[in-house]
Amino acid sequence: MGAEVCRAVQKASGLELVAAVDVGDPHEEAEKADVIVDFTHPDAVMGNLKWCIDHGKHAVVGTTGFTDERLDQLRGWLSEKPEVGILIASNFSIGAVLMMHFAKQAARYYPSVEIIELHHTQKADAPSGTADTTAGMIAEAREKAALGEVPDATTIDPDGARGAVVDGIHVHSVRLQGLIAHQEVLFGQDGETLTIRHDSMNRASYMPGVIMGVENVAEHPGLTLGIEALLGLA
Ligand SMILES: NC(=O)C1=CN([C@@H]2O[C@H](COP(=O)(O)OP(=O)(O)OC[C@H]3O[C@@H](n4cnc5c(N)ncnc54)[C@H](OP(=O)(O)O)[C@@H]3O)[C@@H](O)[C@H]2O)C=CC1
Ligand SMILES: O=C(O)C1=N[C@H](C(=O)O)C[C@H](O)C1
Repeated sequence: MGAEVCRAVQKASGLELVAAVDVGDPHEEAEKADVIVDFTHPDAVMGNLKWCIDHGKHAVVGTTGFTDERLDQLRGWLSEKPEVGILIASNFSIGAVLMMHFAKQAARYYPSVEIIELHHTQKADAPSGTADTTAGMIAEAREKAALGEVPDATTIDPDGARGAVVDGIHVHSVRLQGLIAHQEVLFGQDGETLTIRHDSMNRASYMPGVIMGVENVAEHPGLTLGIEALLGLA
């Protein structure tokens, strides 16, 4: 993703690539940047963001693995530098953002729901950040609609075949050679199902969202989660 972001910034009019920092590289060159883009690793991203906030740099972050505790820690750091904008999105692909938005809209109509996310085999984390975000959005919509718990419990599942449960929603993570990044959200009620699917076929699919983030993050001080507002969806 880092290499793809460098190419996209170099191609974008009005933007200039001033540094590309790999693990262990000194940060001096990055000090010249107005905006830092982070696609690294869940173990590295908090340290990188502390550096950004301390140095007054806006940041656009695609790295996954954020928890409520991490977000609270960021809000604490940002309270010392209220002019800094940090945009974190678990998925910068416009289609994936729409998939999550449509899933949120559908959620209140269906008692049954499960998420299947499918990724390349080099992915460090499971479930994906996108599946985690989607589960949270569906859970919130279900709560607003007073839907209660998903009713489809299994009584015998010694090997966890029904997947992880994230915010009350079953999530299944597939890792398979040949895949890039894909997600299905399956809804069901008596006599019908609705499947909402998104496929990223390459890393370029994230770049319009990343560039939009770079161009806009300075105008949104504080912590922003997701690019829905930039797309007029929030
Ligand atoms: N939000 C979105 O739309 C998307 C998010 N992602 C997320 O982005 C992250 C990166 O994904 P991907 O590019 O596939 O992963 P890769 O493992 O291919 O790349 C991560 C790179 O970051 C480097 N790195 C690790 N720590 C640091 C550090 N402290 N400073 C600078 N560089 C560092 C790694 O170096 P080394 O190999 O030497 O460890 C590696 O080159 C993941 O969390 C993934 O889930 C991915 C795609 C889209
Ligand atoms: O690691 C990836 O590849 C991806 N990570 C993000 C995630 O965890 O949701 C976004 C996309 O799925 C690709």
